[in-house]
Amino acid sequence: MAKASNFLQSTLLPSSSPTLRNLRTPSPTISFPASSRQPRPGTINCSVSTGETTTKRAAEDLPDNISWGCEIDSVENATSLQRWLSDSGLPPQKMAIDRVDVGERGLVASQNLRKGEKLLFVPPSLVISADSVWTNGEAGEVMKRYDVPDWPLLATYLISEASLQKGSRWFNYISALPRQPYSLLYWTRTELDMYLEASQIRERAIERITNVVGTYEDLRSRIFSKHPHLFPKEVFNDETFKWSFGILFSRLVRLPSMDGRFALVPWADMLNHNCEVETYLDYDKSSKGVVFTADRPYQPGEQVFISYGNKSNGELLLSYGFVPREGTNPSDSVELALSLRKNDKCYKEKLDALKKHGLSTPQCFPVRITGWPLELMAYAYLVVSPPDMINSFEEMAKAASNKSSTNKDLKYPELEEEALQFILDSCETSISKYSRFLKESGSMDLDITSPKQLNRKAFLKQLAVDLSTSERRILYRAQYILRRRLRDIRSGELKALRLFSGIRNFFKQ
Ligand SMILES: C[S@@+](CC[C@H](N)C(=O)[O-])C[C@H]1O[C@@H](n2cnc3c(N)ncnc32)[C@H](O)[C@@H]1O
Repeated sequence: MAKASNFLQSTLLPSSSPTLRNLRTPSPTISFPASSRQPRPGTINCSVSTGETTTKRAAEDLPDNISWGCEIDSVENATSLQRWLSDSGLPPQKMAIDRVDVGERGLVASQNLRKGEKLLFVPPSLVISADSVWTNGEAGEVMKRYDVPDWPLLATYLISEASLQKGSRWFNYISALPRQPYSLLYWTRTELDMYLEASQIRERAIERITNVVGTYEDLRSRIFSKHPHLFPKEVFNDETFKWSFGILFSRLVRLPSMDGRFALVPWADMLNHNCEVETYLDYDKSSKGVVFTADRPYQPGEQVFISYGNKSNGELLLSYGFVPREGTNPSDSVELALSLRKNDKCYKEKLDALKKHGLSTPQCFPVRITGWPLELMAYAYLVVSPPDMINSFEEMAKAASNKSSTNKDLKYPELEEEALQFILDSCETSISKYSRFLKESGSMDLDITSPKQLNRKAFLKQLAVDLSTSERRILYRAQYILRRRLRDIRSGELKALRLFSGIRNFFKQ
């Protein structure tokens, strides 16, 4: 979607709500299929549940006739959406919704599209934002009174409108949304532990699930429980919030030209992502609509793509539930965890310095195929620095936190070899975890371009294998660079040593 990487950077609720404050987007540096027409394993039709433990409850709680979207590849609902949108003011389009090879449903050129051509022109009246009018006006008033920030407000709005079915003006839109978005929010804890054991994305997914649950709990205790007639538990519960947050994570866009406002943009949100494309959704003031500019020509029948932002494969899996093909994502990165050594004589002093600058142990840093950030090097200097450098701990921790303007000058030649060796060791520990997982997962040859043919387990496993392979590939590259650098340092030292003994021998003669 638009450069939406900073989705949750804004505070979600007033500071009295710590869980909501924590609900944030992945750091900026860096669902699964059902068999055709069958509910997915662990899911129920017409509900949003998939959690193993909650399936039964959600099935009992939700009225059978609630429409919470459709099967993820339903073109029928998407076609009704298209019709409704054109009746509601969407100008004639040069693209149509169709079943596609990448992303199941997508927008396909219906005529020649020129490079540089503006497309879509979705008017603001068809965009859902925090300012949208609530069909249930009383519920909207209550939410506004509590000053609920955009994300939880939009999540609640979506559930409220979905529950009203045909009574909501968004009925056609909501009917075309996936009943169960592809998102790590729908992975159970067991699945996360089993499949994402090697990747730091596991932690991020657990944190995100916890925050979504926390956000719901916070809204429930502060607002819903006080107005049960407006927010009944059968409709506003943790399962429906998982659904609405899954929709927001995978479809909400940030529109830079609308003061960075977050919005759901029906029609535009049928566009799939391509890592090689560099065009984003934005509001166009001159045409007064949401547009994007084609960054290459398309022929009729070709799927048209946008960019969801410069995201790593892990971030794409976390929010959108897919992993791009290996080596195709120039923004790919892997989080490498570095830790202080437990037996360090200055463990406490170093930890204090880290904490002072908002860091911890372990601390993750993004590694890319092109290298790693200076912050990672600064952290490694801190880890390996001896007690007599205690006065430099503060400077190192500050540089590791990205708050230092002097980062570029942070050089400790006497520590460089040890720091690089420490990063190499951390890298190799991480590589061995990926290798163990990949070995255990066995060699699989599953075609996830048609995930409906696979059962849930095989599909999740394949996503995890793809993610692990791409993350390990980056670490292999880092390992190669580190080894080479260490070899150079060591051979340079050896040369200097030889030169020194040569000179000494010379003077002895
Ligand atoms: C904004 S929606 C795009 C429309 C979506 N395909 C649909 O049918 O509703 C984002 C979702 O599309 C799918 N998607 C987008 N780009 C993809 C890609 N390159 N590969 C696989 N799935 C993709 C993912 O399921 C993602 O969660």
